[in-house]
Amino acid sequence: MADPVTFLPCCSLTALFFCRIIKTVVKTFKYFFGLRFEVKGLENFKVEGPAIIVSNHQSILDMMGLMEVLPDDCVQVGKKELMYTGSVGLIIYLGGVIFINRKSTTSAKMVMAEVAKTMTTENVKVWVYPEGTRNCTGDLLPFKKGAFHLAVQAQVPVIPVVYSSFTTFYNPKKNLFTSGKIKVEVLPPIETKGLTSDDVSDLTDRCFRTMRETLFRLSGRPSEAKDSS
Ligand SMILES: CCCCCCCCCCCCCC(=O)SCCNC(=O)CCNC(=O)[C@H](O)C(C)(C)COP(=O)(O)OP(=O)(O)OC[C@H]1O[C@@H](n2cnc3c(N)ncnc32)[C@H](O)[C@@H]1OP(=O)(O)O
Ligand SMILES: CCCCCCCC/C=C\CCCCCCCC(=O)OC[C@@H](O)COP(=O)(O)O
Repeated sequence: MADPVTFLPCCSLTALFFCRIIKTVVKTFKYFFGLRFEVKGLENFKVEGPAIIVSNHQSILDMMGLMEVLPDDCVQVGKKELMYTGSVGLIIYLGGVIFINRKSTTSAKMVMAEVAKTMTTENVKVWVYPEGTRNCTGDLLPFKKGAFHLAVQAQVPVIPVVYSSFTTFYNPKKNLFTSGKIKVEVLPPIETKGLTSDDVSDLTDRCFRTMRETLFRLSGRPSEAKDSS
């Protein structure tokens, strides 16, 4: 059986207040870590109603970048294991994270199908990391299709968000980093009205290509985006 899906935390005023506190606290971390964020395209979040936000996922440092742009009416999809990480698990549960079981495709799909229904009635945006895992190689992993099925099922736009590569200042193996600048770009929404499940692969490819091109541009590697497709 699929796990129940609720948007309870993000839909109450108390939770909104709680999320604001988390955001404010986490946003101050960048001063201690010496990280700077340059954000462009925030106006692209101003779509009417719900949407699926997809972004690249390089490390836990993403959580700082997340707080720079996260809209108020937005919940995240995360792996179930995060729920069992003590106080962090509790904080992200209260922050509205929807947990999926990556070890069971059936359960993950059922949760996502439920989210597709609920997000429209509750009018929330859903943030998914389509690579499905952390990847700090300076490139993107092939995208999983869950986010795009979700967008098509709910008939809502996909808004890609790209963070420049951390490779110049971060070593994920040693978990060491120096100060650095992270460029973040929120790209224009991609409409899905009228698309069906047959169009999901094309939609996934289109988002992947656009995001990869943007990742290389933001990271100062424009030529590689043209070389490989
Ligand atoms: C202020 C705020 C406070 C809060 C703090 C927040 C911070 C916390 C942040 C936490 C951050 C946490 C960050 C994290 O934790 S990131 C890790 C967790 N997130 C993800 O894994 C999301 C991305 N993954 C996916 O989308 C996968 O596809 C899923 C998980 C859904 C299945 O993966 P799986 O590997 O099992 O299977 P598959 O991908 O090979 O797909 C198999 C087939 O199924 C098809 N299919 C897929 N989906 C659907 C669907 N919905 N309806 C219908 N069909 C669907 C698909 O097309 C394919 O068919 P075909 O195409 O081959 O024919
Ligand atoms: C009012 C209290 C304020 C206190 C502030 C506390 C700070 C905590 C706030 C934000 C939560 C941070 C959540 C950490 C979530 C970790 C996300 C992450 O990076 O998970 C890894 C997962 O994606 C993929 O896993 P794998 O790469 O497949 O293995």
